Amino acid sequence: FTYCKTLQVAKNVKLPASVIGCNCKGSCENSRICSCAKLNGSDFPYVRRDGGRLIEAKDVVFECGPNCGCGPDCINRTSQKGLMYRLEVFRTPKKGWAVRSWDFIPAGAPICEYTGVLMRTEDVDNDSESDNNYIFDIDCLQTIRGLGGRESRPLMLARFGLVIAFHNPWLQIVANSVYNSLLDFWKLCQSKLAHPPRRLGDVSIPTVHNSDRPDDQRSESVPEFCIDAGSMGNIARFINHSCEPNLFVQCILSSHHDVKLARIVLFAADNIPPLQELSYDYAYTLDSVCGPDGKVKKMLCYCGAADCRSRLF
Ligand SMILES: C[S@@+](CC[C@H](N)C(=O)[O-])C[C@H]1O[C@@H](n2cnc3c(N)ncnc32)[C@H](O)[C@@H]1O
Repeated sequence: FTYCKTLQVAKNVKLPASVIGCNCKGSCENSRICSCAKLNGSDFPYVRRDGGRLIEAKDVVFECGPNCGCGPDCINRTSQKGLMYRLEVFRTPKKGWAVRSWDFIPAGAPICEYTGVLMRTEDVDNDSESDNNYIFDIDCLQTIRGLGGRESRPLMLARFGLVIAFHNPWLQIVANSVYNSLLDFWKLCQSKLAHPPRRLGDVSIPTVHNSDRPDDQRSESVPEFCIDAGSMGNIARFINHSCEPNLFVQCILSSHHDVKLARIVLFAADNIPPLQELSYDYAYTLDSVCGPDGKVKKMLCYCGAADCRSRLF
């Protein structure tokens, strides 16, 4: 396969035009002014700590994009900054290749985007005898259904208090910087207490047996687009499934707002010690995968988790 850092788009897929962005300069700081922050429920989804950490798993994260006034260091472009940790591909006895980090990874840190060829699901070669194990269905609508409510944001009054307290510009800068650190810390504590890092099993495609699902819901949930990392992709294609994963999938919209074509980015669900294998929940519905002969295919799971579901599909 060919390594590609960014998503490639198949010829018959047309990405929507870029949306109008925010008018912020440099880095987006004020969530009451930044139009991208407003799309995230009037707050930034990330804190600055450790180079940017997602506060909690969301339906969709709206990041700043090509038409925004801010620059590449904006906190609201955290998932666009490339690899932050030294990742290693290594061989496992039963699962083929796998990925681990040489560095400690804090919960909420972005790991990598899932790159490959963005294509129509109907164009995936299902008739081929050779399995393509590197297809990622873009199924954010399922993710959205699986997520609950949002946290409240009670700190705005405190910030206003600081803003009016200091008329001296230098004091104002110091106060804002102290405030931002405290705010970051508060947000992380808040998300940990009220919303412990959610694992993909909780936030993404809920495993619903086909027989339990009404027909309309079934047809509705067939994803239109997928990312094929079989011939082109990045390190994400080597990350294995686990029934008790330490990463989760986050749908991200930055240049356009079509959720069917959202970017797929993996984030740390926990603090991850160096050399622990990275994994996410592939969240297959059992008995949902069929071979070219129409027969249901089964794949055993070797994740080793105490609550392992025994099969990937
Ligand atoms: C996206 S690839 C992951 C990288 C793959 N291990 C490799 O060597 O290239 C997905 C494939 O890895 C294997 N795999 C991933 N997680 C597994 C698990 N928990 N148990 C068994 N096989 C797994 C399966 O063959 C699956 O189809």
